[in-house]
Amino acid sequence: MIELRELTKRYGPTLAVDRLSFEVRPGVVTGFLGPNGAGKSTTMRMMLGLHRPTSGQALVGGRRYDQIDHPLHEVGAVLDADAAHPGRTAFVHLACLARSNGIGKARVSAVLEQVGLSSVANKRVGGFSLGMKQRLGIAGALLGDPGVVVLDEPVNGLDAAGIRWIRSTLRSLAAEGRTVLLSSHLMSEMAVTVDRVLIIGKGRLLEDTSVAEMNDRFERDVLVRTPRPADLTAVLTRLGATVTTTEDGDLVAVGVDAPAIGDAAAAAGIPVHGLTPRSATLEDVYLQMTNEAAEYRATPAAAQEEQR
Ligand SMILES: Nc1ncnc2c1ncn2[C@@H]1O[C@H](COP(=O)(O)OP(=O)(O)OP(=O)(O)O)[C@@H](O)[C@H]1O
Repeated sequence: MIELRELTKRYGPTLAVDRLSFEVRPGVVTGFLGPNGAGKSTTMRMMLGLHRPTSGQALVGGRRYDQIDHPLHEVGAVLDADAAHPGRTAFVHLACLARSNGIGKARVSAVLEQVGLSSVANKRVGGFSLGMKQRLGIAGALLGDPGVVVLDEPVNGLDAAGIRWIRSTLRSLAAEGRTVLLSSHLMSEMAVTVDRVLIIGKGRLLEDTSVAEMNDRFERDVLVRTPRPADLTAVLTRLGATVTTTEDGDLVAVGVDAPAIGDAAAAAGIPVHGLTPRSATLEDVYLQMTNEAAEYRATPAAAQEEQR
């Protein structure tokens, strides 16, 4: 479990993290989302004791990172996939990390096996692809068999196979009862990877919800196909709906749900050939939510300047 209590970080005039409070629970994969500059990395660094908060607290398993005796056994992190020395082999890199934390070589072999790198254990990291470096980073995070795993932008730059691998690995870590937190600035990648989302903008919490709740909450409109559009428009308008017509002649109704449309059409004897509730995509919702909180946004004047 990770708990943030009014966590705040100021860099001179920049308020990077602004009184963030939330909990990241075990057993599910949680996405930490926000546009570039929203404060994700700064927050994660404070969780991991790499930055000191200006005020507030970040607790892992109920304690501040600097109060944990054997941190690698409590929390594993991958902040930068490129962190390993390129001249070292995968095995030596992990063995050094393990030794400094009192962990034996058998565990190094076990985590290499777990992330599918056994066959390249004795190859230099400098020749690894980004996907292999991510696997190595995760192997390092898992060395101490920690209950909490934190990853900063783990899918950034990965190909489809790499993303699939990360997704299934994180799911199995969560299924083992671990707390799994990963950051991203891309909702599209997260929507299929995480169960819960924490969305921040300008250092502030905008949303703490499940992906399923977000999907439900943002049902947008209903697409209706009927051979009598004018008659059905009149019926739905009387029900209080706002109805528009698409180029294909279908109706788009806002303000009534699909069952109510079906019932009203049946009562009026109007045939309905199609009834499709449409949700805003999570990407739409995320962009809408974070747009207002985005740090770098063209001012209207700058946008006009760009168009000239
Ligand atoms: N060491 C630092 N000194 C000064 N300002 C900083 C420092 N680190 C981060 N910032 C500022 O704090 C804010 C939050 O940055 P942070 O890197 O945490 O955001 P982020 O959400 O991780 O962004 P990205 O997705 O681009 O990595 C930004 O305005 C950034 O410029």
